[in-house]
Amino acid sequence: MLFHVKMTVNLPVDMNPERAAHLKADEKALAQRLQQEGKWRHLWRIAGLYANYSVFDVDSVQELHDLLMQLPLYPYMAIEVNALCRHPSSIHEDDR
Ligand SMILES: O=C(O)C[C@H]1C=CC(=O)O1
Repeated sequence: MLFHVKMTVNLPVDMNPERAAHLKADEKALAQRLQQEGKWRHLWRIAGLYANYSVFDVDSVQELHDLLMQLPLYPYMAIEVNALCRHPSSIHEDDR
């Protein structure tokens, strides 16, 4: 199942810079592991914003929920989710 996810990060302005750097490093490590596993299919920066558009490929809504909630930056994110399904004109056979 594919989901389009928009994540907007809002770190508190008074957050300790070392704490922020730690959270970002942990987030990067997990994001890269999930990409290697094929769960996090696309990750795009939204130009000009501390935000991204992502596509997740998961087995269930529950799996998506669990993945998002375990992101280290989750407490500081606004998240929007849209379910995707195959477009009849798509030429990509792996869309599902
Ligand atoms: O930078 C972001 O958009 C937030 C988050 C998503 C992946 C990652 O490494 O950080």
